[in-house]
Amino acid sequence: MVAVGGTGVEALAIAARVGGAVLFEGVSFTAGSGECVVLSGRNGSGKSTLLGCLYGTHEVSAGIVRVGGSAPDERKVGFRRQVSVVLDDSALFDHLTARQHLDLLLRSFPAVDSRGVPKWLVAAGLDERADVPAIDLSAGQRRRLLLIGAVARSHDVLLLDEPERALDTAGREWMTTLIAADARRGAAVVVASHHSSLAERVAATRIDLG
Ligand SMILES: Nc1ncnc2c1ncn2[C@@H]1O[C@H](COP(=O)(O)OP(=O)(O)OP(=O)(O)O)[C@@H](O)[C@H]1O
Repeated sequence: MVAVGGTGVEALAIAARVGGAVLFEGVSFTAGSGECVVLSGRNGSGKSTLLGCLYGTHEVSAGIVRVGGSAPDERKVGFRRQVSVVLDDSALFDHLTARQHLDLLLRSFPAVDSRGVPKWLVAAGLDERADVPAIDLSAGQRRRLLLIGAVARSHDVLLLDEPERALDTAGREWMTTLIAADARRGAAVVVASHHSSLAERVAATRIDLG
């Protein structure tokens, strides 16, 4: 295994327990800058839990995890600024529009030009729904907004849990292209997915949890 240094994700022989039982063990992978790892496996195999281990919301019971060069800790501002996520509990503000969400998000990252909001809205296919409150968007449109927000903000690492959820066929194509482009821009990407062709399409390493 090659150490990925300061910006990537490194999991070395990690294990996790839930409710006293071992969920997975001996899992190793790296995602350096520009690389993508796809986590696959049946429902309940531990994909979301593993992403929690990478974000610092679930403790590993064995092994070593390093994200951006240190142990994951989502309570630290510096860590959250490096690591962009769309996880199970990712949510939107009901009464803010897509435009307001992106504007707010990008303004909190000074290195990112918030004048790029219209470009990101077009990229997500949300330009005609830009001024609709999130609560009135469809489930797929809300998912598009979460995903575009995650890649539009600055980050070194991108963690996604089932990004395909609620997306139609065209949306899945879009999501696949979005992930591949983010990796090409230099992000280290780890994505849990049931979308069978994703790993192949984004040239990812596949880790099957069984
Ligand atoms: N905090 C918890 N306490 C107890 N059990 C948990 C906890 N979190 C997860 N589990 C259990 O761990 C197992 C793995 O859950 P996890 O959500 O990681 O799987 P998954 O592979 O992401 O599943 P899916 O494909 O359905 O999203 C499940 O049986 C789940 O009920």
